[in-house]
Parts: sequence; structure tokens; C-alpha cells
Amino acid sequence: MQLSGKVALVTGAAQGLGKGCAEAILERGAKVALLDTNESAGQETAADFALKYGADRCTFILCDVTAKDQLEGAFQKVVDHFGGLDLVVNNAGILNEVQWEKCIDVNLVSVVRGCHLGLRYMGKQNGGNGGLIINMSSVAGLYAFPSPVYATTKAGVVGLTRSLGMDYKLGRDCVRVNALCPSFTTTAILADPEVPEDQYQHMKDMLERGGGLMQIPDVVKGLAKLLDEDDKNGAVLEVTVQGMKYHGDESGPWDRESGTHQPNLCIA
Ligand SMILES: NC(=O)C1=CN([C@@H]2O[C@H](COP(=O)(O)OP(=O)(O)OC[C@H]3O[C@@H](n4cnc5c(N)ncnc54)[C@H](O)[C@@H]3O)[C@@H](O)[C@H]2O)C=CC1
Ligand SMILES: CCCCCC(=O)CC\C=C/C=C/C=C/[C@@H](O)[C@@H](O)CCCC(=O)O
Repeated sequence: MQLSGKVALVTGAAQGLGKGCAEAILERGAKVALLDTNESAGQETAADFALKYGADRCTFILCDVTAKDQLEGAFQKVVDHFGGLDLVVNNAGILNEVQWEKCIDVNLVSVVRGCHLGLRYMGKQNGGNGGLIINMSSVAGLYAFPSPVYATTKAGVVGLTRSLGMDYKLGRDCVRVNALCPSFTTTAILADPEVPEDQYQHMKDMLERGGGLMQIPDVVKGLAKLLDEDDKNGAVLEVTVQGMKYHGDESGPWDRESGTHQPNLCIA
């Protein structure tokens, strides 16, 4: 996707992977709205980006993605402020197996809502110009992981992405939907996960056996790949210290015999 002059909305963008994704999008010439509940970090990031990329290209919007009205209001503000919307990165997420309903709300319910809003504002059938949605899942959404609710939310994001990314939908709305699945990456989420001790110990072990931590730029390379590969729709990209690979694009039983796959009908 060519991003010069386009408009992006990134949730959970005050810090961490969301901030890294937002900066990569700015570097490619787009305007970016940063949504987050962390007002001080969000304002600081926006001020930093304004200095580097221009005050007219970045704005912070205080938004709890789990509050339906706030998320809807934030999408409307972005369109009012920048005059359109072309790219949504549903990135905000937490790991909390104690307050597990909250974990589902932030990581899955809000991503469903973010996708619906993205389709509402970008979908051609609604008067939009088409666009791209990238959902932040995790390797935990692809393989067994010690924190089951977190893993469920991330697997849910994979299923959501694949199904919203069906080609017949693309033919109607011209909005591609893809997911990024990183492994352990150095950000604040690793610092203090609210999980029982056994889960924590097991994660430490997985981290060691998996080859250690990635850094934010490693994951941003995955975002760049999804931005560059305009033919990808419903794609799920695993990003680990071992490299990147697309997941699960084998045919279902309905296509298996013929080996056919309907081509994309529209490239946004
Ligand atoms: N760091 C890692 O190892 C991995 C992270 N992920 C995913 O990447 C995404 C970003 O996480 P990180 O940057 O690692 O963590 P982080 O904790 O540094 O950043 C998360 C951001 O989301 C914001 N946020 C949390 N709840 C929110 C809400 N209700 N509304 C709006 N904003 C909210 C936080 O304020 C924070 O700025 C998450 O979805 C996480 O599950 C996926 C795989 C690996
Ligand atoms: C194999 C799937 C990896 C998926 C990772 C995620 O989606 C994010 C998980 C969120 C929190 C995990 C916390 C884990 C903490 C411990 O492993 C701890 O050892 C991390 C230490 C970090 C460091 O050394 O700086």
C-alpha cells in the first residue's frame, strides 16, 4: 500500500509495538492518529512525532478501546481531523489472566469493533475508498501458550482476520484485512503480566527455548511486509527470531480437490 498522503489510525500507540508501527507509517508519508488510554505517554509520543514529521501529520486521541462510544468517537474524530481513513492498526492489547474478561474485551471485542468501524469508514459499499486493516495477534494465537485466555483472544483475532479477509468481502468493500503474529518482543507488556506463577515460569522457559527476545524494529519489518504485499488478504504473518512466515493459507475442504482459490477482486 502506498502511504504517502494517506491517513492511519493506530490503537495502543502511546508506546511499544503500536508506537513503532505508527512511526513506520509516518516514515512512509501518512498522517497518523494515535489512540491510547495512557494520556501522558500518548501526548509525549505525539509531540515527539510532530517534531520529526510535522505537527499536521500526527494527533493523539485519548481513547479506551473497550468503551464503544469512545472508539466510535475516535474514528469519527480521525475522519473529521484528517479528512479520511485508509489504514487501521488494531494493536492495543494486555495480558491479564486474573481480570480475564478485561483481557477478552481489550484484545478481542475491541478488535472486532475496530474492524467493523474500519469497514464502516473505508468500505466502498459505504462510500469509502477501500483500505487496509492490520490486526495485532501473537504467536500465542497460533500455538499453545501458558496463558489460555490471552491465547484465546489472539487465536480469535486470527480467525476474525481470515474470515473478514475472504475475497468475496474484498470484492464488495475493497478493504484488505491481515494479521501480525509476533513472538516475545521487548516492550512493557512483558514487565508485569498478571498471570499465575506457573504460567510466568513456563513463559520464561518458552522464551529461552524460542531463541530469546525480538526488538520492536523486528516486528515493524513484519508490518512493512504486510503494507508492501498488496495481494495479501486474510493473511496471517508469524514474526519470530527465526524469521517471518505466512500461516495457514492452505485450502479448506471446499477448495482442496480443485486446488483453486478465488483471486482478489480489488486491490486497495
Ligand atoms: N511484546 C510482545 O511480546 C508481544 C505483543 N503482542 C501484542 O502487541 C500489542 C501491543 O503490545 P506491546 O506494545 O507489546 O505492549 P505495551 O504494553 O507496551 O503497549 C500496549 C499499549 O496499549 C495500550 N492499551 C492497553 N489497553 C488499552 C485500552 N483499553 N485502550 C487503549 N489503549 C490501551 C497501553 O496503554 C499501551 O500503550 C498487544 O496487542 C500485544 O498483545 C503480540 C505478540 C508479542
Ligand atoms: C510464544 C508466544 C509468545 C507470545 C508473546 C506475547 O504475545 C506477549 C506475551 C505477554 C507477556 C509475557 C510475559 C512474559 C514474561 C516472562 O517470559 C519474562 O521472562 C520476560 C522477561 C523479559 C526480559 O528479559 O526483559
